[in-house]
Amino acid sequence: MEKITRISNELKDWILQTLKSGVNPESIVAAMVKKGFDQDFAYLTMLRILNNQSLKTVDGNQSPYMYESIEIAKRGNIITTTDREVKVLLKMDKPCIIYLDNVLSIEECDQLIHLSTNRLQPSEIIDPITGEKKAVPGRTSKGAYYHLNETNLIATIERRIEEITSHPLNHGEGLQVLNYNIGEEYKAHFDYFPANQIDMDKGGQRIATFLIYLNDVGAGGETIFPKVGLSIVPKKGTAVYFHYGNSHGQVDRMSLHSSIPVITGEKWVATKWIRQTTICQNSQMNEVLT
Ligand SMILES: O=C(O)CCC(=O)C(=O)O
Ligand SMILES: [Fe+2]
Repeated sequence: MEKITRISNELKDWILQTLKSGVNPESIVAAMVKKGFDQDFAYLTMLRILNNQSLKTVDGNQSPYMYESIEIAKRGNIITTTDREVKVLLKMDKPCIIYLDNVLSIEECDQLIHLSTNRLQPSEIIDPITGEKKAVPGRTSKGAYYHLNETNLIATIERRIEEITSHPLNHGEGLQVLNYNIGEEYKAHFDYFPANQIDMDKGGQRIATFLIYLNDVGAGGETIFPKVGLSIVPKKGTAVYFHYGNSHGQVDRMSLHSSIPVITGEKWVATKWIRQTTICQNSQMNEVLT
């Protein structure tokens, strides 16, 4: 079979972020070769990336991301759900970021932390090339994963997210709770998948993230959007929503973000990643991947 001798912008971004998260270049080259890339091409590509040299990508002249109006942004400054009033604190258009207050009550935050404490496992990332889950130094937090509707509390939170965002519950992956201790971080990354890993049978591309802050952090632990210089300071019960996938299948590279190291105390968040379409049918609701 003919070897691959071109890369997409998305793959380039993923190589960059995989390098940043501590995976060594040789392993990335080896994984590319295993996936069908030409060995010399993979090696030279890696060298150019490491030396910060320009790199021609197949979609080099790709049209810029087209921002579309999204439901949550049309809801005004106070979003009324069945059981609370969620207040919009900050809005950014490009990339699309909305910071919300009063998403969870103090008690709900405490209950979710309590529920997750004994369930934490070292966090993993999905290898952009092989698709395998693995632990990497760039993501030092620990995480707990839940199935959709797993407990009453989870179901209440998921219904609220659905009401706030207008994304149907079954477009969402299972909730993930993350815990960062002092010095722990999640280096710059995109939440969307590289093009070669979009599985249309499992909801397709990720298009948005709903990230809930479950505690106040003494110092550090902000969620940073480095391309726009924005720093979201965790506040218990608030949430940040960011949207990065449009109806044309484009993804917004401005949505790059990280969680910077915690300096004082610890940090707890709950993340819901939202897909383009239904992840699975109702009968399989409990088998949603995380
Ligand atoms: O903890 C944070 O602030 C960021 C978490 C995050 O980026 C994610 O879960 O995808
Ligand atoms: Fe993320």
